[in-house]
Amino acid sequence: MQYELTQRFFFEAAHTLERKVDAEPSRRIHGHTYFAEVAVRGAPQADTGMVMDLGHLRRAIDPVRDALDHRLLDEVEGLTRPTLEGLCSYIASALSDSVPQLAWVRVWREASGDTCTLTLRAPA
Ligand SMILES: Nc1nc2c(c(=O)[nH]1)N=C([C@H](O)[C@H](O)COP(=O)(O)OP(=O)(O)OP(=O)(O)O)CN2
Ligand SMILES: [Zn+2]
Repeated sequence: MQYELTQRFFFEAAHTLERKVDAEPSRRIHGHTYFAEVAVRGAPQADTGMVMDLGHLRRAIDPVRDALDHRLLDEVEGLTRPTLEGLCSYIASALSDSVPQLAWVRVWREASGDTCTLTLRAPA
């Protein structure tokens, strides 16, 4: 049996963006409230009954959140582009060693309704 566990967090961050539409306001430094959700998938371990202890997942997420919260995303090391896509990749990469069961990462902005999901492992 495969189970999926998810955990959410949010961060406030600023960025600039080069775009073809809405170019001028996007080029100025502006901020968003970002929400993120990560999922782990697998079978529960026989001894614990858990796919992964959610406390471990929270401990893995906390430094990633710290690296993004109240930052200028353009300056965050390892974040290639300060886009939703770039944030998904950054979070997935930051968690890859400590959370091998990672199945997908989602980042969205509630205000605009924009969402991006990076799927790392499709369901079996
Ligand atoms: N494929 C993507 N497209 C866009 C992204 C992205 O991350 N991936 N990001 C943006 C910008 O962040 C842009 O600032 C969003 O602009 P807009 O939709 O105009 O929304 P507002 O900034 O006006 O929304 P708020 O209400 O201030 O959040 C654009 N495209
Ligand atoms: Zn923006």
